[in-house]
Amino acid sequence: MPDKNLRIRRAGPDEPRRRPVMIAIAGDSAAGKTTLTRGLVDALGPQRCVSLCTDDYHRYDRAERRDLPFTALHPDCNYLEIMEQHLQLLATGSPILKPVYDHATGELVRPELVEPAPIVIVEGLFPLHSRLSRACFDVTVFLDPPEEIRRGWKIARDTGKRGYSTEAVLAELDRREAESAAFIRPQRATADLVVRFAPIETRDDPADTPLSATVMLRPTIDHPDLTGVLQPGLTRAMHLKLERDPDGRPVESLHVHGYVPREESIAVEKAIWASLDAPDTDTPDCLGRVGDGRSEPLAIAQLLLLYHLMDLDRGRP
Ligand SMILES: Nc1ncnc2c1ncn2[C@@H]1O[C@H](COP(=O)(O)OP(=O)(O)OP(=O)(O)O)[C@@H](O)[C@H]1O
Ligand SMILES: O=C(CO)[C@H](O)[C@H](O)COP(=O)(O)O
Repeated sequence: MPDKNLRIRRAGPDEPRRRPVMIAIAGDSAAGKTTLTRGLVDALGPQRCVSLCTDDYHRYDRAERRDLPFTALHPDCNYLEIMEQHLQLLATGSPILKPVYDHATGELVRPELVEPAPIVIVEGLFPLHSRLSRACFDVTVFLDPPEEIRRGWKIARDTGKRGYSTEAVLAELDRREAESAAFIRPQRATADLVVRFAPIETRDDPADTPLSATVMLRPTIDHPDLTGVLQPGLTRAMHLKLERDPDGRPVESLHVHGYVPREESIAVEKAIWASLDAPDTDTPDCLGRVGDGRSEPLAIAQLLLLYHLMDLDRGRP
């Protein structure tokens, strides 16, 4: 009698399923994961891309969490083993029945079927938490805004859209701090790209200057050759710099300047878009969207991620 594992495999589908390109976008609450993801999903379209959020693997609903000695940022507050199983299934081209957490009500609701599209985007608090979950991804990103900026974004978002008072958000941020340090921020060290939206410290720009972006390009994957794009005349919008990675060795970072006039940033975006072998159109309007506004550094960070996704998707058998 053949080995049981072999029998199960033989009884499965004849043709191996097509493996999707998988990208993880990790970071703390209100670090900008959904904002970054939304532009990618809209640019790629539903035929080519599906996204999911790992908040859906919360083990307890909001009411149950109130009486627990830990917060949503603790691994024990999430079904991380099930998340890992689902990531493995998606990474090998299989569908999953994903749990759903409703942020509007704080309840766990009816699960939903997720069929892997050619590109799968997974955003959340924990996608890079374990070796197994990391192994499922082709590209990994960590969003790393300065804490005071993230706190401001969280207060505005949770009071504006999730029904919390400012005091409740501040108390929750304090309650979560130790778990953020222990379980969320360590994922930064494992990401291929670390993206930070922040003002440039050495410049004294007016308060309403759009945030700049620093995109750390770790040598764990091949990054696009941007020398053609970073030509004289376009270089005010962005430049490459060799920096010390707080998690390790010297690393190249792309600095995208928020103070540069929009027309200049758009010229750089068009050059990157053209270098993607993208359709012969302008860059998609959906890139760079933050609420009703626009951030050119966000659009450029999204284009860089699109480069990786489209390049990997093209290169698959
Ligand atoms: N690049 C950016 N520039 C300016 N503001 C931003 C940017 N990214 C996010 N924000 C602001 O931060 C808020 C929170 O962002 P977002 O919802 O994307 O975070 P998140 O990481 O998905 O949060 P959560 O995990 O808690 O759902 C947004 O509503 C937006 O106002
Ligand atoms: O850290 C978060 C990621 O979005 C949320 O705060 C977490 O999902 C808990 O949700 P809620 O605010 O609904 O209790």
